[in-house]
Amino acid sequence: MLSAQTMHPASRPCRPSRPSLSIKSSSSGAITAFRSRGGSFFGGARALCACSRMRATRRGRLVVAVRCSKVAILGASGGIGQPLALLLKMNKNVTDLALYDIANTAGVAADLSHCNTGVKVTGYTGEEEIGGALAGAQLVVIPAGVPRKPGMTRDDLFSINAGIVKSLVEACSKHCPGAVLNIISNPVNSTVAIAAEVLKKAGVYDPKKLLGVTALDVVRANTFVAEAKGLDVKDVDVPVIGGHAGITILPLLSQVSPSVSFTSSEIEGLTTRIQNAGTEVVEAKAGAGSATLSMAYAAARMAESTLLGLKGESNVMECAFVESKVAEGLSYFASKVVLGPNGVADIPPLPALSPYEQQCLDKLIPELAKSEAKGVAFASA
Ligand SMILES: NC(=O)c1ccc[n+]([C@@H]2O[C@H](COP(=O)([O-])OP(=O)(O)OC[C@H]3O[C@@H](n4cnc5c(N)ncnc54)[C@H](O)[C@@H]3O)[C@@H](O)[C@H]2O)c1
Ligand SMILES: O=C(O)C[C@H](O)C(=O)O
Repeated sequence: MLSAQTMHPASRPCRPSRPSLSIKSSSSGAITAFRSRGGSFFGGARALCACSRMRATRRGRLVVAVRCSKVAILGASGGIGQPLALLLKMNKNVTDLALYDIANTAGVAADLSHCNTGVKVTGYTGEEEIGGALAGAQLVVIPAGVPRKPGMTRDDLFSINAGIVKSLVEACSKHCPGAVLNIISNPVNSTVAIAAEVLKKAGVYDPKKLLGVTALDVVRANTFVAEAKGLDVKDVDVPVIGGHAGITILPLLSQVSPSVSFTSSEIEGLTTRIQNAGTEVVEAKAGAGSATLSMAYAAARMAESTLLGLKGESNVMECAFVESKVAEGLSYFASKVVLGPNGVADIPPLPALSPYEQQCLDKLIPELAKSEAKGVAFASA
């Protein structure tokens, strides 16, 4: 293991679904047991994670706020992995950051560990070290795999990335079966199905804990709509549903917050731009890869929301590609989901779509079904 900093003392996974714990102590003051708010007493002081904070209530009870959050990034040395690691090193909800890649992790971890934030950074390289990266992780973010070059579709990446995602998720099923997975590797429309099949085979599949990251589509849609309408981008929210490739990316411009009106040609123009935004970056980078900085930004937003949900914060919502009954005939679909203490807490039904959006939805469903079937077939072979 390449330790840029020593392993955090809290190597035990903490319990993110229990944001606040009560303590029982002996007459000598030693902690003997603790319990979640309203729950029964369990464990002893030894089960307390080292980065939890204790405070006394006015009634003299000791309360512990659990704040240990280990996040692992698989593919951490890459174009997305590095800036994502930097953003998570700056995140106050993260305590431990495990960086895993097949190459160059030692340098990235050493470099990042010098930033004076409280997050402990550790680097791991190669299959024999992946267990250390994953042990105790509450959240695993996976941007490992090859990016597109001009002229390629995301599906063209399947032949390489499908195997990478399969082997990494197999490792997750072994070393952190209870963690939430955020899958970034393309083609997301197939890699999420691959991940689900791997987890099912290992007997640890929990649909609430597997999310394909489509946050970049929302980030782009917010930016483009704010620019087009002269709005402050921080106030704009555009839900994006469907999947993450070409026409499967469907921004719901009828549902923009704050409410704005568009002409038909504005709707068609913006929809096409949002669907092609990844290709816009691939072409601008001219062979040097695809979106990395905006993706790291979007992945950091998704990770932050996932962690806030795990910590019990209410009303945390993001669009994500998850197991869903929202669209008939599909097992996975991107829409707004509520994030909670166990991952996806709820998937609200789709809002009423405009006739244009309904037409787009009807067209994208067979595309998504094909990608899903391809992923399932690969994982089952
Ligand atoms: N979901 C999205 O919105 C979105 C957005 C942008 C990019 N992506 C996808 O993210 C992936 C990564 O893009 P990038 O620009 O960071 O690519 P990159 O080539 O810069 O980085 C990929 C990293 O993955 C590592 N890697 C390869 N095989 C691995 C394995 N078996 N285990 C661990 N690490 C491994 C590589 O060593 C490299 O460091 C691509 O598939 C790309 O299409 C998705
Ligand atoms: O376009 C790509 O290949 C990468 C990513 O899916 C994106 O949307 O930027």
